[in-house]
Amino acid sequence: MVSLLNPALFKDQALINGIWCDAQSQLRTKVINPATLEFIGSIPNMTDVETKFAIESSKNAFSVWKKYTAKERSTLLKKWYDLILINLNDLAKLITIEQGKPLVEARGEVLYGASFIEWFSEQARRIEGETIASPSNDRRLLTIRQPIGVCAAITPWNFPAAMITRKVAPALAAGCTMILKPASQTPFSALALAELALQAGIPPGVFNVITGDPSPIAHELTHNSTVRKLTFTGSTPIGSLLMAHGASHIQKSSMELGGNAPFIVFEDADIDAAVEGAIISKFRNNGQTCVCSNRFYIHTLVYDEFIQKLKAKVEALKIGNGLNDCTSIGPFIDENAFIKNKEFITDAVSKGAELICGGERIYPDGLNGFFMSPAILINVDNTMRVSCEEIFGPIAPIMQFSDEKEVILKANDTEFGLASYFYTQSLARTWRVSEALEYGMVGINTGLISTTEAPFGGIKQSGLGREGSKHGIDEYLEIKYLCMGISS
Ligand SMILES: NC(=O)c1ccc[n+]([C@@H]2O[C@H](COP(=O)([O-])OP(=O)(O)OC[C@H]3O[C@@H](n4cnc5c(N)ncnc54)[C@H](O)[C@@H]3O)[C@@H](O)[C@H]2O)c1
Ligand SMILES: O=C[C@H](O)CS(=O)(=O)O
Repeated sequence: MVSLLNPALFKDQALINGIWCDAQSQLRTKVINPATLEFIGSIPNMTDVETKFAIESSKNAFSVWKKYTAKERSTLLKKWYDLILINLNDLAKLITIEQGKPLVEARGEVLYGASFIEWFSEQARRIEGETIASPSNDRRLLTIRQPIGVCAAITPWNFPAAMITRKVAPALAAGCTMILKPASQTPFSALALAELALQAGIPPGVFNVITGDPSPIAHELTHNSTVRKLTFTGSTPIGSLLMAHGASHIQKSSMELGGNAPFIVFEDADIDAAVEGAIISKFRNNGQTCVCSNRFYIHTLVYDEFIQKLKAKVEALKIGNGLNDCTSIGPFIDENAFIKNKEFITDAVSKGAELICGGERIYPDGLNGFFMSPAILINVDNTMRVSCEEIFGPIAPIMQFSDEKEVILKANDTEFGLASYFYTQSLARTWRVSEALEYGMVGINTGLISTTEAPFGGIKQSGLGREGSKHGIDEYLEIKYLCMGISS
């Protein structure tokens, strides 16, 4: 049990049709605090059996929810948003306890997640069709936009709240219903959000949350033709698997997948700004975000200054329990993530890279979680795993370059295409490089790009579709063409 100001927010059951329930098997899955490895609580270990009930509930709820007016849906989403802000501290504490990120980042995530609900409460009232100039006098053409129907969401552990609201808010705003399967490592944030949705007056069955074994749950969600849309955020291999399953009945999907972001510092960059941007884009959430910088390309003329300033900032980062106010870096989500990052370092050094700081397991305040001192690798090349795999940890691999065309070729040499970053003070270069980078998102002189107003998403194997912005609601709408014969 977690001590909260509002104890009603700690839910350890799934939510189906407005009823908090256990798995039929009564089996449960334990959830641990990644900083302390202590037991937090447990959740029902559901399978396809309960998933079928959740789908039926969502289908029935859809027939009601789609008849709510846009204003009615907007008002309920706004109430949900207001309740989240009222419970900000509890929701942030839940994120830190189950995921490990520092409280300051957890509070930021709650506000970021809530901003999607606020944004789409407004977008709900701006779903518009169009009239089309008819080619003949005997007909009139127009379109309307309608909700897709029952949707499913499967979300990752690294943003236990924001990855949920970034999907549920536009779906509900569009008039769809949503069945969510959160990551088993971080279920309590999702369950607390669902409790607040109920308190806001969102009808039972509109937002269901099922917990448990991902494979059988996802198999039902992707093969059941009642589920017309799957939205997934997670690793590329799992996203590919889910798309393949849904293809059996042409299930629509949106995919927010893996990344391998380049961070390029040109010779004319503001180096202090570039170092600040490198710290935030690399070490936010202990490097466990899909848009974290994964490869650093530093122009030879500014290389020594950049490395010296970056190393000083990295060594000043405070690693520890996220509940401590002074903490800036928390633990890995689990031992496997730590081991993978150690393997990245071992591989790079064995191939000629040099580890100039960090990379060791540490035990801040005697905590047993898996903490690594943030690491910088220099003399990295593209034969090393760190330059071609998603690191998802606090390792900054550094490479040098001297030519713009050369660095763009290297930056684009990946199957991923999510986020990218570069620093320059040349307007002409800003346009050349922005247009040449093969990514869905480009940060120019900044290392923090995510905001609800802008379309978030990637190309190539980083995903399909966009979340947030005026585009995000389109993922949950169908365009219907009406052709009206008016011959007298
Ligand atoms: N593009 C984005 O917006 C974004 C955001 C966050 C994370 N990610 C990506 O997610 C990955 C890290 O998150 P993760 O470790 O939770 O990813 P993951 O793919 O392992 O898990 C994501 C979700 O899929 C479920 N899942 C796992 N195996 C499954 C299976 N066989 N069938 C059905 N569902 C399954 C998990 O339970 C979880 O809910 C990284 O690659 C990161 O880049 C992308
Ligand atoms: O890692 C997943 C998130 O999408 C990162 S962000 O908080 O949206 O930048």
